[in-house]
Amino acid sequence: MGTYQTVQEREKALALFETKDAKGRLAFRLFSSSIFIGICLIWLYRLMNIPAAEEGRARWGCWIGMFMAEFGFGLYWILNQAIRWNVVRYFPLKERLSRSSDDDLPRVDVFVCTADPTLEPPSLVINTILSVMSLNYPTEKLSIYLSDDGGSQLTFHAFMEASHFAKHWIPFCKRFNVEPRSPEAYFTQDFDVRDTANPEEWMFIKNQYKDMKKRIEAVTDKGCVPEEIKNQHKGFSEWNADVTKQNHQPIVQFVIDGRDTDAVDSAGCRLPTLVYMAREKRPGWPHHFKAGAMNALIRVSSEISNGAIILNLDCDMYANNADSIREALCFLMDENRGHQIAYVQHPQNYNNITKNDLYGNSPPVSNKVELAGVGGFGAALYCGTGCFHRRASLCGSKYSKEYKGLRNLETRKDDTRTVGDLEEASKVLASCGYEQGTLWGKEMGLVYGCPVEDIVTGLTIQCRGWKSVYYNPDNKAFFGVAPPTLDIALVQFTRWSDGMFQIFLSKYCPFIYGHNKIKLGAQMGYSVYLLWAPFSLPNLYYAIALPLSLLHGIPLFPEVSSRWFIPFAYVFLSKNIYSVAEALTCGSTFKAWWNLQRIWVIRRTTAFFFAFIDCIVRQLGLSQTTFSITAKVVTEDVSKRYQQEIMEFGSTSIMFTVISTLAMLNLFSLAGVLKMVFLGGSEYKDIEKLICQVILCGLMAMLNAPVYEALFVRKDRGSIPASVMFKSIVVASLACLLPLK
Ligand SMILES: O=c1ccn([C@@H]2O[C@H](COP(=O)(O)OP(=O)(O)O[C@H]3O[C@H](CO)[C@@H](O)[C@H](O)[C@H]3O)[C@@H](O)[C@H]2O)c(=O)[nH]1
Ligand SMILES: [Mn+2]
Repeated sequence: MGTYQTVQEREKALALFETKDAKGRLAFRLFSSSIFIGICLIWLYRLMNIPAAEEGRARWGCWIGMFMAEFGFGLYWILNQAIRWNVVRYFPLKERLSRSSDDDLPRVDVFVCTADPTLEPPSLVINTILSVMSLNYPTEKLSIYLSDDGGSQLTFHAFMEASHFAKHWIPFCKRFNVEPRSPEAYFTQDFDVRDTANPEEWMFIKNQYKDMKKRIEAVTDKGCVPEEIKNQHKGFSEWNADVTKQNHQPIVQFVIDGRDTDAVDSAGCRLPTLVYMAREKRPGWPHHFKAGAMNALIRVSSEISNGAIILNLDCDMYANNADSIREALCFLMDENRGHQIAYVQHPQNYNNITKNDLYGNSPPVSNKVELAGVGGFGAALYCGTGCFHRRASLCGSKYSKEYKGLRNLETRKDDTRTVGDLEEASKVLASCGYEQGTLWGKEMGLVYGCPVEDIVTGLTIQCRGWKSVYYNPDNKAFFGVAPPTLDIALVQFTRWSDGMFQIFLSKYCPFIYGHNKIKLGAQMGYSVYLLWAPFSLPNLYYAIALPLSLLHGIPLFPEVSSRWFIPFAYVFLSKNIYSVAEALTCGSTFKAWWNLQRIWVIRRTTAFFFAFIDCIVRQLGLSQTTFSITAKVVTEDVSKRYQQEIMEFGSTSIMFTVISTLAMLNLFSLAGVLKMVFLGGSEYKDIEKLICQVILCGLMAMLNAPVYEALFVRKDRGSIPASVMFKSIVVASLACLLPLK
């Protein structure tokens, strides 16, 4: 035991990471309990005020709706407390890791997935590749695999270009400690060349990068690779006239063989291994989208480098922090607790978030509190990108105490096979038929059949006994591209909420599949996300019932003078004040919080609701799982409005019709109230009964201000098209005419 007095002391001194509980837990728990009492009182109020039979059908309808909605809100609120109950933060101690020699470090395989050269331009993809190639990690232990589901020679061409540019970029990064490590992100930062350590070299690298980008874009624009370039790499011969995105043979090509002593950068240091893979695609063979690509990568990489750690990135997620591998290893290699950890997940951060995050793409509260709270139960969600996996757990191993210590991260000795042999052996593993009759997609690798393959895979890993870590450092490890338009953002949320509800309804439901395997808090934490879709219903009910009942003068809440008013007011105010305070302490602006409220209303009344319907339809066996890829580039015009935080509509999506119909409904009902106050002879008493609805509808109208602007004021291409406006006015007017009394 050496100089340490107790086991605990020794463990503490050798630990590679620390955990800390978030501050103010007790205060939060007390406060949250008080809101809970308020919610119970609201439920009680509803139960005590069941309308009598003679009060008419409309009253009954309203009552049932309000009761169900508030019951739903209450339940969802309870789930949300679970993820705030146990917030834990993780701190790696990377200096301690450096005490042991680099020889002890495991091999790391990086997987980058891309699927479409138009939606995901090759120049974007290679920035991700270059950023991971230049991470601070022994290059002979680093292998990078690009999976191209687009099967495109344009992407392969860019990949080859990147391998040449890397020879300059890697030494440059390491010498000057450049961050971020994506050349595009680095060179578009605004700084003065004269402030750089070596202006000449800086300019040289920048020009090299610019030239490469130009060459890549020229080829991408042209849509094919010129013959003279094709001669530079034998890999191009894979693309003949028959190769299409949906129909081609497996392609596996080494672009750099890290074992090759001649593969060195301009400073003479060895380069990491670089492999391109386009798994076989044939019509009639399901390819399971990203999950299928990842599983093929797992197999191909096991043949080639077999790194014990796998870093998984989407093609738009470049590395920002050069030490991120080492930090992740602190968790996975910790002698005492590391062997239980299957993966380390970073939050999704984006480099294109504007000041007030108009579409709520990256809410600080979600990253700093909610996800950390699920992580607090040892069940950090796997989010598909920015995640360091232990190969063993990703491949389906059950957790066992035997993994203790560092030995589990050892990998086999160098292979002596030639590149050609390795490529041939790998192609077999990347072929369509390989998975037939195997457990791939079921118990091995990523789980198939769900558009959120990441969440369900993380859950199954945890149910096999593993823990996971949610790690959110101040120096962000990765940055991706957030959806820059409302339409793209809503399509993404439709896929997510649909997929997540599908998990809840499947055998993987955390309460059933995870029973006795993960903690109750984790089951509840998962449900917060998995139940997005069905919890759209109470929101949609409120969004319709409030304005309509106001218009018809049907009170839904207790009068202000009644004692029952208190719990309603308390819950509403304290919940929202807390939410603002939480957002501000997490570094959000008030405006960003306000924007987030709007986008949540929009998501719940559109994306989640449509997902709910889609999911039910699929459960009935009427449709199949799809995956709509998120576009990462938009036109300049659109991008300018995004920068100015102006909401982008500009298409006739049915979601926009719903958004503007609900906005119109609010406007009509408020107009009705004004009429009542100024023209109608109604007494003050009538208005008093409706005051809660007036306030809520007023707030909704304020939240909808950008929608009204897009409907009536704006003339640009991002405003709401006249046809959508027309439809919404008709539908809202018809709704107002419904006889409710
Ligand atoms: O058939 C496919 C479809 C997608 N992808 C890749 O999957 C990644 C994610 O796709 P994207 O369209 O960017 O979806 P997002 O909604 O931005 O992705 C989030 O949500 C997905 C699950 O819905 C996760 O897989 C992702 O990791 C996570 O970032 C991208 O790199 C794609 O290239 C494939 O490799 N093959
Ligand atoms: Mn994405």
